Amino acid sequence: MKLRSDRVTVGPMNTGVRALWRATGTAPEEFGRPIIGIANSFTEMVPGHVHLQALGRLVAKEIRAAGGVPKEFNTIAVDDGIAMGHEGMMYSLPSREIIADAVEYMANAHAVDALICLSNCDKITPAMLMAANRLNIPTIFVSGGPMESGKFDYRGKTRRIDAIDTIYVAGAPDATQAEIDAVEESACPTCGSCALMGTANSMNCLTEALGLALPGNGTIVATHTDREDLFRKAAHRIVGMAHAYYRDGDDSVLPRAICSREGLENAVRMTMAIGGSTNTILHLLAVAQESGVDFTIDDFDRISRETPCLCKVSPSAHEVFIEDMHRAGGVMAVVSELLKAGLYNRDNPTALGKPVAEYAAEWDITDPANDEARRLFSAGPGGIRSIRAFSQSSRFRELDTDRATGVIRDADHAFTAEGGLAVLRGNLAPDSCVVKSAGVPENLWQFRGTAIVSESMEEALEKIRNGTVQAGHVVVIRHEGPRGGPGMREMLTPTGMLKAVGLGDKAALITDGRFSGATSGLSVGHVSPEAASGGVIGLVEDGDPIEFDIPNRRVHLDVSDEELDRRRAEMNARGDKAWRPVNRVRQVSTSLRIFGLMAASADKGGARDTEKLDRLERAAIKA
Ligand SMILES: CC(C)(O)[C@@H](O)C(=O)O
Ligand SMILES: [Mg+2]
Repeated sequence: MKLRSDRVTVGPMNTGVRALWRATGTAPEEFGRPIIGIANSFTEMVPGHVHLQALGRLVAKEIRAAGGVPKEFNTIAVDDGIAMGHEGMMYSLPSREIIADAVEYMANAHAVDALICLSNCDKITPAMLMAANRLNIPTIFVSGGPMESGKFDYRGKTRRIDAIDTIYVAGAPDATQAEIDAVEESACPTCGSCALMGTANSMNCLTEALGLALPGNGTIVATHTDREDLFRKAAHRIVGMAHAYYRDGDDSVLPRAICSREGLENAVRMTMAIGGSTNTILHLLAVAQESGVDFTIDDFDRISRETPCLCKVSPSAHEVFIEDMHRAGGVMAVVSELLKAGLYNRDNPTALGKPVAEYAAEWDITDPANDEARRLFSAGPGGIRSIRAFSQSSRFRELDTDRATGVIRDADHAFTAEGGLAVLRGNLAPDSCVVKSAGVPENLWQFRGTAIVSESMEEALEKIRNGTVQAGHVVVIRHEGPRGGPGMREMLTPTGMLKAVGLGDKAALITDGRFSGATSGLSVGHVSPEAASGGVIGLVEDGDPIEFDIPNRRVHLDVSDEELDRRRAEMNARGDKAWRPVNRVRQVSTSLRIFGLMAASADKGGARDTEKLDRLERAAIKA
């Protein structure tokens, strides 16, 4: 099959185009070789990306050595942690669409043949996964890698911490300035994506589980020299994938073959098994939309009920971080345990050219014969402050192969028989809402509380701060959905503040917004339909009883249908003020308004509502 790039390199009509390529450094003899786009998300604004600038050059050199023609371009990258807690967070989810478009635009405008995606943080990996499936050209991922955990002395104990601990330490009512300074200094010691099972590490683990990244991609810390091999191998592999597809006609290397229904099921099993971020639900639904797979929120619920939680990392476990999951064998170890339990699609193709079941066994550290695996998973943190990639080569003295009480369990010793994420439904969320059950204290798995309603995150924060919210309350935050925010902000700040004021296991929070992967407690998000789309959450009033029942996957607003009908009629009577926040003044840019207008609901991944787009196009024709 011809290379895609033939259209911009071959024939007399492309004389000028070849001249332009040559002015980018392409040598004449390189024409006819596969052009590999390097989607680099380097930025100095995000610790997970600050070290990527040079890695684009490293990958380019290896691609050239492997017989490809590297062409690097950049995308943006938003740091959710820096955007958190203010209106900047409105840009986080929309940036996923912007990044996916940027990759599409660069890859299609220049007709590249294949892609290597250098991603890392929350929205960048899912965005590039969306783009890869949208483009459906050979693609491989290699992420910047997780940050090392921090360490500091706190009230007489040495604590291992991550970025999120700053909220609890600094937010404690009796925090001292010395403690605040110490946790600031210690919480983020290196480059990389925050050391917990936040959205970034969840998505990088899922990309490895999908087989779109090499073994170790999700868990080798960013600072370790072993990670450099991942970049080199991925660079060589993508050239091989381009040849496999264009020269040998092997379409099993294409993203849509890998992100098939079976592949996506494997990714969902992984997120359930590791207690991944609730955002993985949003992102995998958006990836499924791009991959053309009929995959719905009900698939998540089905898989959640039958997949055990085999690995708990912060925030679902105390002082356990990604580096500890690595020492226990990382994603490959979880894949091996799921395969042994018959809970993994064995034959799904991967970027490695063989099904994950074939190579997971080679990377299983519990097999003493697997020397390479045992070496790879011995890569540990250096414990030295650094924002440079591959700056240390520390190794754990021993691996964690204890599948009964270790960080990664076998199915017989699972943390919970069901997955770490649960999909709930009820009159308050007829189209679903989600909760990270792995992070909910047992005493809150069934909970009845009374609503304290806020129409913005800021309003809720004030009510938590000034004591309006008490034990037994359900903080309801609405008009923060994909459309209503717009942008579906993460509500880490209010969930963190509930913990900081001692209500983490005494109160609940439900929202049409979403949560950070760092959120724990009875925090229920993605309520669909959202308030801005006429959802019942838009009708809740202070004092209304709300019931949560995680084992039975149920959320219920204990208000009669008659009363809800009355409230709905009253709301609709507001005319163009209906289903809008009552007293909220918020500056929303044109770009964000366009996102809100086109965003599907959370139960569809908050991606572009293409059915609405079709309707708008038809209406435009008539106008
Ligand atoms: C700040 C975090 C930890 O990245 C959060 O935004 C997440 O989604 O996990
Ligand atoms: Mg996030």
